[in-house]
Amino acid sequence: MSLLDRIRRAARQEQFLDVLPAETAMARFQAALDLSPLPAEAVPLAEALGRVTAGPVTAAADAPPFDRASVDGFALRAADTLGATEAAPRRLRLNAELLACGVAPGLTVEAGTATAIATGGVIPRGADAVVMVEHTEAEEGPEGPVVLIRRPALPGQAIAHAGSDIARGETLLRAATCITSREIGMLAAAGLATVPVVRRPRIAILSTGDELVPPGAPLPPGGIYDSNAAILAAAVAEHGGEPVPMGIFRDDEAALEGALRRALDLADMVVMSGGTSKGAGDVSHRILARLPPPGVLVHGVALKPGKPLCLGAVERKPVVVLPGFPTSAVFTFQEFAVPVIRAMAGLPPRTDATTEAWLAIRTPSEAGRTEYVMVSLAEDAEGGLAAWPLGKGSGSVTAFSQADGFFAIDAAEAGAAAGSLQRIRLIGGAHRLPDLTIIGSHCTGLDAVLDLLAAEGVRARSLAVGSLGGLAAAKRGECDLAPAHLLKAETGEYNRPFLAPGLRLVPGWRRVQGVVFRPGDARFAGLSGPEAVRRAAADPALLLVNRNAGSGTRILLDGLLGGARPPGYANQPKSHNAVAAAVAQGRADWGVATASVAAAYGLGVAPLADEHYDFFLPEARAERPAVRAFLATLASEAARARLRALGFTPA
Ligand SMILES: Nc1nc2c(c(=O)[nH]1)N[C@H]1C(S)=C(S)[C@@H](COP(=O)(O)OP(=O)(O)OC[C@H]3O[C@@H](n4cnc5c(N)ncnc54)[C@H](O)[C@@H]3O)O[C@H]1N2
Ligand code: MOO
Repeated sequence: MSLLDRIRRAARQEQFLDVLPAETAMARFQAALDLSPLPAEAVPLAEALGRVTAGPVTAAADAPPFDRASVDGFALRAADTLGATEAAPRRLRLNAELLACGVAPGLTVEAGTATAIATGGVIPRGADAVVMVEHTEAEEGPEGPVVLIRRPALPGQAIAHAGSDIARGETLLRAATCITSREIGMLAAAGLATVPVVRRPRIAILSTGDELVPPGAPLPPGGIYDSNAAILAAAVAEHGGEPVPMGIFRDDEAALEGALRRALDLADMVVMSGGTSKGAGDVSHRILARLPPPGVLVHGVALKPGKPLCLGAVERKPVVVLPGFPTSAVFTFQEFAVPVIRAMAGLPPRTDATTEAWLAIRTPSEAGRTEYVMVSLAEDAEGGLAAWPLGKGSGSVTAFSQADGFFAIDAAEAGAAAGSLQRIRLIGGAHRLPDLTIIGSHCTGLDAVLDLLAAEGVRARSLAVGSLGGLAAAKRGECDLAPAHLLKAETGEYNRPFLAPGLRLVPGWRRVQGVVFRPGDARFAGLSGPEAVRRAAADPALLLVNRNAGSGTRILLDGLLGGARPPGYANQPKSHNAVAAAVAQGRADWGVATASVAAAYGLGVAPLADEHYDFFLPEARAERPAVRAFLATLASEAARARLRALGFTPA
């Protein structure tokens, strides 16, 4: 096959059946399925945790099973104690038995008598109350052992009657209840050894892609760890299903068909991810067409993330082909597959809480698709909430995991304005704002300080939006701290020239920034940082990896380049790590990064600057307990030692 043929075959084509609105896609999919709960099975209590009751569960026994003493004391007839006082106690003859727990009473409590009883003992025939031992005194009388009662008792006093907690025949659990430890205790008390639950839907999970490698194996060049299978398996379990991991499959039609047939035999539903928008999309399509109908029901949904989603069924068994991109995969799984899994598992539809928040920055969107934007929430100056888009895109593995929630931008719009009020659907359980919100430039040194702070119970959230973005947020009072390394090129001074009214500058640490290059690259041998920049910029064979506009590193490099635009200048990733990876892997020959990151990638460094990484602190937030705790931790010897160990110089 010629190179061009291979390119044409590998190229993605718009081959979706018909890109449907999400609601239409969902309706068409669900109409083809049986959404009733799977049949019931009985499981022992020890295995019942997290299962869903298949029907109402009724108590087989009373609890307590008999009338029971709830104090240590004497079982007696309340009428015999009428008018008893300290001065004029009632005198009752003691029956010749002691009712410890588990002892069946043999003697009746006749009028004028009492029987000693322990907490939990069976109330004997004739008795209708129990008096605590503290209100009595036993002694040897002429008629034998007697007990003096110093307080009158009411009928029923200190007795827990049979069935007062659980009555035999009572409904203990209603159908569709998710069983927790609390329910399990109740079932045991009611004498049930097993409980009827809905059979867990078995969900087969397949990953497709030539590049995929299971976590733990070494990553070859171009390899990607299969994260979808892991997150999908856990999400299946979270929603009452039983994951059936099938593994990774190459983009090979015969192998995939075999795997899909096996998966359909084993499972109640099949979830695949990857290859929905290129050749393999066709593959799943062709395979599904050879299996019993209805086959592909939906291929292409007008939403982002998730356009290439493919929904189908073999007879009544759902088959879902998720896009490969992790955020797209997990988002469409949550929206389209989770409702089906929950229905089969007998669980009620999931309910997500929502909240309102202001959008912190203008957010563009793709017209024609409803776009879901993952956001982190931070408290604004007035105690409201600001929503910060994570800005990581469909390919990110972390966006869905780290977001507090998401909001939708309508398909008819091309974006959402900064300051617009958005309804945020919260994800990942109960939403709790962090104690400390940090917005700005990221540094591994900051992680070290925040780890120490976490050990003191202060939860911090750090949003990496760059130095300038953080400074803007600090000026608006939307964060507690804005870490920055902003250089004023004319004076060589860091950060202080950027202070604004209402902000304070907290010194952080210094970090060496330098030209990074592959060790052994003779073109950089023995050069100082500024020399390295001059030489590299003048050598057309050397390819630069630059940094994004607004980053402190970019300002530093632009200052040194003095208007020069060496090859590679337009390649502008957003982090020190991306620069180091590009140089280490040979996609570029030089760039500027911190010495600590360069060391992590095994690169050489020609030092350029001793950069200051400091914190802008809005005065209005300075007295918050979490801010004070941060400042104390930052100044602590433990933090300074950790920073030094990482190659930073604390201020
Ligand atoms: N020219 C076009 N390109 C793309 C289009 C398009 O319409 N025209 N659609 C884009 C959209 S939207 C999405 S979403 C992605 C989805 O593509 P596929 O479903 O075909 O997925 P792959 O190409 O197989 O993989 C995409 C990406 O995700 C990584 N991946 C795949 N599986 C896994 C896994 N199990 N764990 C972790 N990561 C995984 C894979 O390595 C790729 O990097 O296509 C756009 N492109
Ligand atoms: O729709 Mo894709 O899922 O942009 O990310």
